Amino acid sequence: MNERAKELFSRGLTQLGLQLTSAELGKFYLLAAELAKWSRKINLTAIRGDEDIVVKHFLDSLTLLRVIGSKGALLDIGSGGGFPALPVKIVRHDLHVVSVDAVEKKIIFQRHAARLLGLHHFDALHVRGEELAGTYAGHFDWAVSRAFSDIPTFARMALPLVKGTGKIVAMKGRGGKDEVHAAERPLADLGLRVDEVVEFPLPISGDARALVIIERL
Ligand SMILES: C[S@@+](CC[C@H](N)C(=O)[O-])C[C@H]1O[C@@H](n2cnc3c(N)ncnc32)[C@H](O)[C@@H]1O
Repeated sequence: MNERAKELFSRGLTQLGLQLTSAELGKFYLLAAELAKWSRKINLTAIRGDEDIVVKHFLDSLTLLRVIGSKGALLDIGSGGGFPALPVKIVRHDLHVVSVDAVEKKIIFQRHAARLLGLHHFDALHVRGEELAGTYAGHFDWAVSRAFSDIPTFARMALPLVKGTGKIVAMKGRGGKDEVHAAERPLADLGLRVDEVVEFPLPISGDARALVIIERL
């Protein structure tokens, strides 16, 4: 990762109130290098360049730490190149993270990255979210997604997979709040409601972000 990107990362982490160890920082640098290397060969993510990776992948993924705990099981549906799953796992060592995507090459990358970074209890599965209920019914404390689908579609998929007290968290950008209004009725039909919408600017870029937290009625 170039020096400017490292400096942006450090400033962004401060804005998020996070202090990473040098070992954790090293894992992010390694992940950025692998993403760049693999992205030259396969279509892993549209976000390229060290600065964009730092802001739009690493810092954006880490905003999730505002609303998830440090222990338990977290599912990321449609994680693509591993976002938010990989950054969250690097910092929250004790979480069991299951990261799923329908595209195999993306999962192969995530498994490679997890091995290289020495991440334990990180399972990357090549499977569609709809197919998880047989193995993971009622298993997760959090089901999260970023840039995956509209809120009701994601919530319908996540509902059978979270515990009774589990939370479903949709990571949204500008317009998140409008999407919430439109989702209230379909969520109620599923026996769900929006518990909270946490709005904030993304560090460095200032772009609008919202974490939509959904729970059972
Ligand atoms: C726009 S990408 C977002 C990737 C990542 N979450 C991010 O923010 O960088 C959406 C991903 O969802 C995956 N996907 C779409 N439908 C899916 C499904 N039903 N189950 C699992 N993954 C799915 C796609 O393969 C793609 O990698």
